[in-house]
Amino acid sequence: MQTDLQPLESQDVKVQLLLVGGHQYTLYLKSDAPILNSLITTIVTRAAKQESASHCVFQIPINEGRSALCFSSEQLVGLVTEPPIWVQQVENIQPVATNILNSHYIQIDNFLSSEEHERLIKYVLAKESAFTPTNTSTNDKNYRRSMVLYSFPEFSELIVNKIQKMFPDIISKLDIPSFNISQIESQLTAHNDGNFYKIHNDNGSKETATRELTYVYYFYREPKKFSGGELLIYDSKVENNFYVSAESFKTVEPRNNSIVFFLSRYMHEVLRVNCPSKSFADSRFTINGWVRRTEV
Ligand SMILES: O=C(O)CCC(=O)C(=O)O
Ligand SMILES: [Fe+2]
Repeated sequence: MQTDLQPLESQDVKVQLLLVGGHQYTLYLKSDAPILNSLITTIVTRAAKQESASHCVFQIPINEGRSALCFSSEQLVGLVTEPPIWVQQVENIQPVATNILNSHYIQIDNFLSSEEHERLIKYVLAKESAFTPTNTSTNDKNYRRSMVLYSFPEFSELIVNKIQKMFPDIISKLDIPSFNISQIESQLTAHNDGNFYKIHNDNGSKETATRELTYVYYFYREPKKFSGGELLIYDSKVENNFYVSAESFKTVEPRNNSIVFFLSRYMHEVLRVNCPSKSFADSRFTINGWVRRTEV
């Protein structure tokens, strides 16, 4: 038996969980949230005596992620949904776990004024000799190739102030809970011919764990003298109750004078850049960094 949910516009659904022992819990979920689909699938597959196909531990973030509600699928007795969600039951088809979590990003064009953009290009070209090759924590040369400049106070301040001002708008566009900012980091990178950054996330270590948002501001000299260098942002899926990268991704074109924001926990990569001239001035440049939350 397959759970075939009627396609719904994404909307808030009040969900009352009925658990063994008469326990109840009320949640508010989006109608297209994978977790809601899994809850309903649990009930439906049990009705079809296919429980083994859907045994799992639910771990549902509540209170804007400050707590988690955790219970085993066997404890779930029923669901009360408001508005009602009707499930069509199709006989003799194996249940399919649709647990892909779509990644979201925003891209804002014309981030700097043309005067600031022009000044930034001139600044970067004059600083070529201060750039150093990038490293990763594992020192693996086949993981990341690019050049980086860590100190550029004239422009880091400009970018960081702009991001701070836009923060409420970014949070609302990404549709994520707000958080208290502790710091906004920034670095300036140059990707030239053959450069890339393989799949990674930006908050996977103890030192980087408070990074919530990644931003990437793209800029280059016109006419554009490189191709490639797209940013791929991978969707996630839940496997053995851990978030892992799905095969699907969104492709972000590194448009001149645009800035991109996404969650630092998303897996992402920079595809290889082709820059036939190999001239530093023709590189794919970024000012990128991370918005950190305060420790809780
Ligand atoms: O250059 C980009 O598009 C992304 C860079 C990136 O992922 C990083 O520096 O962590
Ligand atoms: Fe990254």
